[in-house]
Amino acid sequence: MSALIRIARLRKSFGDRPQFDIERFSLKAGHAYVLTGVNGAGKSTLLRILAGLEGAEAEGVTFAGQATTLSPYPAAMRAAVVYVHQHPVMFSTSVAANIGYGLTVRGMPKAKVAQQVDEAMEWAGVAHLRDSDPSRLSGGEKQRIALARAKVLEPKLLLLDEPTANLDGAAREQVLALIPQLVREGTCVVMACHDRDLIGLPGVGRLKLRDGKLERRDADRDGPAIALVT
Ligand SMILES: Nc1ncnc2c1ncn2[C@@H]1O[C@H](COP(=O)(O)OP(=O)(O)OP(=O)(O)O)[C@@H](O)[C@H]1O
Repeated sequence: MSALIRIARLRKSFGDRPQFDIERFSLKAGHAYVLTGVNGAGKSTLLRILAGLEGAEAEGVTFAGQATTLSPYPAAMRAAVVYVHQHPVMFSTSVAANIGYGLTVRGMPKAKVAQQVDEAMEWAGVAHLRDSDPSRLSGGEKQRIALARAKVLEPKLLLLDEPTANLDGAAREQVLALIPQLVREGTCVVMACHDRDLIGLPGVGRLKLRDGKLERRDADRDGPAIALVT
């Protein structure tokens, strides 16, 4: 499958403190990856850079086959990349309004928004929460609603920042169960998590930030091999 994004020499510093220096970064379209690393390795920072929420230096960027830049962050990526925070922020309206918000902003007619929201709530198993007060939801419910809210936008790249942190067994499994379907529909999913929480979904590539470098192990039918990218 083709690369969704390629970045040559992706560098990030905070002031004069280098955070990472990645020689070549790439993600395949319609694949899932876990991104691990110790506290402070830069997992959230990398996701935020990919989402255009944080600046970085890059020597060459290609997204969906088109040469582009990260700064300024292109409209094509803004429309195609969705970042889900570990603690998703919900508007204090209703669950349905939260899920439909992005579609409404995009100018989709009301009836179509309602239909898409209904489908997404069924998919995420949150239809019973339609009229609930978002501030009263559990962590697992919020994550599933955040995934529904992301799904309706049909992202090419979905960035999940520790989606299962602080979730118990059942809630964790419910969140994880949603991810393979997103991948099957063609979304590239990157999930930041810790080694101890490593998500053992089949066919998942592994990215690890360590000492400012990125190690990767692509899911490979012939048996994955660790390849040091930098
Ligand atoms: N805006 C900022 N200014 C200065 N330093 C920052 C900024 N954002 C993040 N950092 C620092 O960069 C480092 C990487 O942070 P980041 O949140 O990306 O790590 P992480 O791997 O996601 O960590 P964790 O597992 O604890 O969530 C940390 O030392 C953090 O303090």
